[in-house]
Amino acid sequence: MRRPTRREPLWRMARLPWTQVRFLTEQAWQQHFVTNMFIRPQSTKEIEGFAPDFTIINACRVVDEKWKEHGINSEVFVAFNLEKKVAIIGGTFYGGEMKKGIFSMMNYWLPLEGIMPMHCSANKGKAGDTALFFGLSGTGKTTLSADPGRYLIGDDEHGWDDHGIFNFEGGCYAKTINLSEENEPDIYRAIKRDAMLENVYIDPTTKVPDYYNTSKTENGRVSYPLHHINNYEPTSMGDHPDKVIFLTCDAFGVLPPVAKLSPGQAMYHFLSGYTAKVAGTERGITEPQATFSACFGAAFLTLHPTKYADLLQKKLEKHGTATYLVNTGWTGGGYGVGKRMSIKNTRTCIDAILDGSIKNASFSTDPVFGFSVPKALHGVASDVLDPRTAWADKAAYDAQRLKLGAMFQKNYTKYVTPGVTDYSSHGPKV
Ligand SMILES: Nc1ncnc2c1ncn2[C@@H]1O[C@H](COP(=O)(O)OP(=O)(O)O)[C@@H](O)[C@H]1O
Ligand SMILES: C=C(OP(=O)(O)O)C(=O)O
Repeated sequence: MRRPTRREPLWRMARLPWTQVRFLTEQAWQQHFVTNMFIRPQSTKEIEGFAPDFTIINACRVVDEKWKEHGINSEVFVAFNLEKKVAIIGGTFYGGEMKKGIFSMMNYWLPLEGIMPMHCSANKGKAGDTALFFGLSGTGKTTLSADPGRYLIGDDEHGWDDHGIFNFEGGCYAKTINLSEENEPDIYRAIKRDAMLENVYIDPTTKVPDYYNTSKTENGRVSYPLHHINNYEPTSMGDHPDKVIFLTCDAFGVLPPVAKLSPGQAMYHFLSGYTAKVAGTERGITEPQATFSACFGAAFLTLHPTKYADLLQKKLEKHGTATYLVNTGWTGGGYGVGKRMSIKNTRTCIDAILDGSIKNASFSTDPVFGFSVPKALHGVASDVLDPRTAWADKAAYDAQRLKLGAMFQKNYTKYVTPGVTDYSSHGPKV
């Protein structure tokens, strides 16, 4: 994951004033991406006698013309060999393949040492309290962990060992769709020299990026080193987390913006990984589509989900970590009827978790899901906190809630097998 040298094109780029948007060759582009995203050597001493742990050969222009014969889904190929520690990527320029490929490798290696690898972001309060935000792509890990009141540890990939948590990346990879300084100030301001825009429309005359123009793709991105966030945590480490938040983007608009989970419910939801794939996260997805992605990152798991659940369960129990479910998806109805939860409302719910004030709320128990929903939270309207109130048609809400509950149950049957802790009694009752 460490690179030995900075090569020429990077130096030239680093000396350019930011205002001058520079289009890179594909080699320089891939190289700058990994320089931003992977952990950079701190001194030349560190790279003396350097031997890579893993080699990625990025052949972005090479396509597999015989992809049908080879039984793959498209001309794009991403092949990782765990034994040879070599990967070959072809047919795609998407930088995410390199970082998520190495994440998949970490998902194999870390558990062998009893370390929990996690698809989550992390930040730290002024008092040193650490919080994790698990979530599939597009649920808000990057957006919500960049918090002016807290130190950012990382936005996507972390490990949890006996000393606490640590980021195993050196940068962030934020979505740029509809990015505005008002809604996401930290990310917006992180776009300065050395940050690299990917698939973002640049006005050909003014050379100014237009984050609202999605003619290239909805998955416009920017990668930047962690230190571009003003209040980043320079050690990239944090204490054992006292709060874990599962982010779900519920396209049915059924789940509340925030719910407290019991330890059994936490494991049930971690294994279920319910969310929606949103436009721009996968090829062919143009509108939200419900999915169950185990551990909130099934695509990157190299071991069975229950292996990760066992590791997480032990750590949560040992450290007395509280767990919450936060819906960053729809409210007032499903996709097409309701609207996406505002970032402001989500942040207010998360602030209440992080500053502990949520503990003073009184809670009601959801009759289907069984988790605890706060009845009132300062700064969040009651018709947002209670999703049933948010729906104009209550009968339609009740029916949709039961339908979603049944989807959870059906999905969970695969985890009810001999020798595996059964959390199904902590799931919805329909
Ligand atoms: N309530 C919300 N909470 C978080 N993100 C939201 C919300 N509503 C809309 N969004 C948008 O959804 C996207 C979340 O993406 P991101 O934070 O990159 O997710 P992840 O890091 O989990 O892939 C951003 O484009 C953000 O502006
Ligand atoms: C890089 C990716 O993940 P995330 O959206 O979680 O950053 C991706 O899914 O392509």
